[in-house]
Amino acid sequence: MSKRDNVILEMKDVKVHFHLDEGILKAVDGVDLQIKRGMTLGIVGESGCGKSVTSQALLRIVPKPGQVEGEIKLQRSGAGSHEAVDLVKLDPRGKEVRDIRGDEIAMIFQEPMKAFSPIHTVGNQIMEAILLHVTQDKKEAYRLAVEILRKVGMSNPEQRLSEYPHQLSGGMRQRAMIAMALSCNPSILIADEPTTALDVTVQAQVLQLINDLKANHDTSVIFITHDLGVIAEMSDEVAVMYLGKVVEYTDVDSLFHHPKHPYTKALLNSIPAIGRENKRLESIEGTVPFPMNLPKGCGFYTRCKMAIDGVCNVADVPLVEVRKDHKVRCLLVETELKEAEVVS
Ligand SMILES: Nc1ncnc2c1ncn2[C@@H]1O[C@H](COP(=O)(O)OP(=O)(O)OP(=O)(O)O)[C@@H](O)[C@H]1O
Repeated sequence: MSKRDNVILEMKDVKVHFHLDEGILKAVDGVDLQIKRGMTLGIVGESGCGKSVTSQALLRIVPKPGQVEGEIKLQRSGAGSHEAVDLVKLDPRGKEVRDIRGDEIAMIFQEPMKAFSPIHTVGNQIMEAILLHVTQDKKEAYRLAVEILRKVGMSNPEQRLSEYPHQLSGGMRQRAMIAMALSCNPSILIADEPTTALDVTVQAQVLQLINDLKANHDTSVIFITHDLGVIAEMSDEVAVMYLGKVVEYTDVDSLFHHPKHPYTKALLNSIPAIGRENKRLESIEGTVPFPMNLPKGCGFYTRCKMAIDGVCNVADVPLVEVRKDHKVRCLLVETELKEAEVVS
């Protein structure tokens, strides 16, 4: 793993396949991604592209009958160790994975009730995480829990700790979940559509909170969303996913100013730009195909306006670096750029 770029997690050819009676559902199909320290990687794509299953693979929480293959190398931060551990090789129920899940990688979900048990107080649950990963001293755990709630902007934290999750408002529950995820100072925070269910003001506060944490603690963030506006605001680098594959991967400025893949361009055309809210947006025709028994060729072939029969539907398309740090999975873009180079 490259120390130069401070890569702390690297996925190589990661596949998550569900072996079902009807066939093999390829939810994630050969993903290569890098997470750098203190940076946010945004993962964007329509529903069903494999964003959530990718994050489940990182935490080794893919439900049965899903199988994870490939390599997920994590640079462990603790205990003076500098070795990388391959998460794919670990037993998903074993102690090492459980340690990594709190200590190194934490996750916040769209729906906080997924993270909290309804029958225990918020305080008990946050303290349990702290007692498991940080300290065994109960008084210290309580002090840390109060501190972390204060950090995520909860008023009256002592009172909140004694409440049950359902007693908190949606925004407060989201903050409490972020507090629980952060209570063990993870080096990587995965946020899977963390603000979709919140109103705009609370959404902005939660996004700000995640950005503050990144700036103050050098936390790396994997931000998963279908909302390109949020991607623009949050990300340093962006991976656009389609049908279980990364189709474009670059820094946030290049993605928004020089998008290359027809799917990225179509996504960008479907978001409202400032000042043209009332204009009709172009939506992408059709839906993401079901990832089972797929034909050969580019996954976007059936919906792509540029697609060429006999070119795009013949063989699987590789992800190619078309410019420095800009990778695209499209034969037409590759050819177009090569031709442009010959002319100039
Ligand atoms: N437990 C499962 N068993 C079988 N198939 C699954 C399972 N979880 C997800 N899938 C399938 O894997 C594919 C990718 O799903 P995933 O949830 O990762 O997409 P997504 O991009 O996160 O979409 P969304 O934004 O709706 O969450 C979909 O076709 C989905 O139906």
